[in-house]
Amino acid sequence: MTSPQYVNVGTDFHADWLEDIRVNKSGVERRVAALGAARPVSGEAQVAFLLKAISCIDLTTLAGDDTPGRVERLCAKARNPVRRDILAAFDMADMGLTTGAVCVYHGMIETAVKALEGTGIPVAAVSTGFPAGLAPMETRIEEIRRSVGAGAAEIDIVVTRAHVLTGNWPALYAEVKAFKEACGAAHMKAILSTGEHGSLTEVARASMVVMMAGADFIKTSTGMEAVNATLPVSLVMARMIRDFADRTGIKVGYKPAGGIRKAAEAVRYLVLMKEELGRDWLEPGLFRFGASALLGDIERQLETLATGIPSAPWRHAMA
Ligand SMILES: O=C[C@H](O)COP(=O)(O)O
Repeated sequence: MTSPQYVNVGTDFHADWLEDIRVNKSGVERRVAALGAARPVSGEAQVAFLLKAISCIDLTTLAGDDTPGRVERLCAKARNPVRRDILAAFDMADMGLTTGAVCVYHGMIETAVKALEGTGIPVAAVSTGFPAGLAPMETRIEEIRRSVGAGAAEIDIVVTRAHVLTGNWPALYAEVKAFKEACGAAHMKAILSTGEHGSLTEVARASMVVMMAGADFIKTSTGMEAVNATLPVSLVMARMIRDFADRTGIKVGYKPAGGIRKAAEAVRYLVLMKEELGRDWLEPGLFRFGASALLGDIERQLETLATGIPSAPWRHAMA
């Protein structure tokens, strides 16, 4: 499956774009509670959303005990994410469904690139001292360069949270701009670790700063924080993507990551994207889930919808 690549060339640093940003938490919560209320997703629409969700997953393994064998199994799952008989029940066996990408640590890039050869599925690498992002700057830049050299088409960078927590926006801008330069032609996703920000206003300002610095995607979390992706944070980040597009004409992608494990949750995120940003953000070029276990639950739900009989997790090959 191909999807257009959107590139954010970035802008100069504009302190004035940040000054007016204030987020009303209860307003955000009310909007999230109302998501999709007008038209609940069921039947054929539910199947379409679940297949769409799969095409947008960055199928991820980020464990200290990852092995080439585990990454190869993950890649096999990325190539064929749903059992053929389940897809056939929806007349979708020949749709060429794959996940959006496979996401690994640097040391597993070459294994993943080899296992995905000929599929067009990109390999994403977490970088810049993931997950804390506290390695020396030169080391973080060098890590990006090496990952790109090893074949990663997408680089998920982590920002220095202290810059966000102290409101040092010029420092955050300079750091992310340097990361973007190191990425070259590779697509850069900026992980903000929003669960560690003090408020939704900080999330909004940090989102705006990293987009000015050239982030092609903004991403919630590493998956390692105590609080990872949430719908309120996603609403705030989506609104910033909209503001940035209004100011610059540039479309930036969105990647909620961490703790998204249920098919029903995935549908809520897609509804949020559709209602807040429009259909372009329902494609892998502008939307990804960072998730290690979501695919299994979606496949199970699809089997349940295909057969009318509740499916069990053990029925599905998991990477
Ligand atoms: O970026 C991806 C996350 O690390 C995945 O988190 P998860 O294992 O909670 O799905």
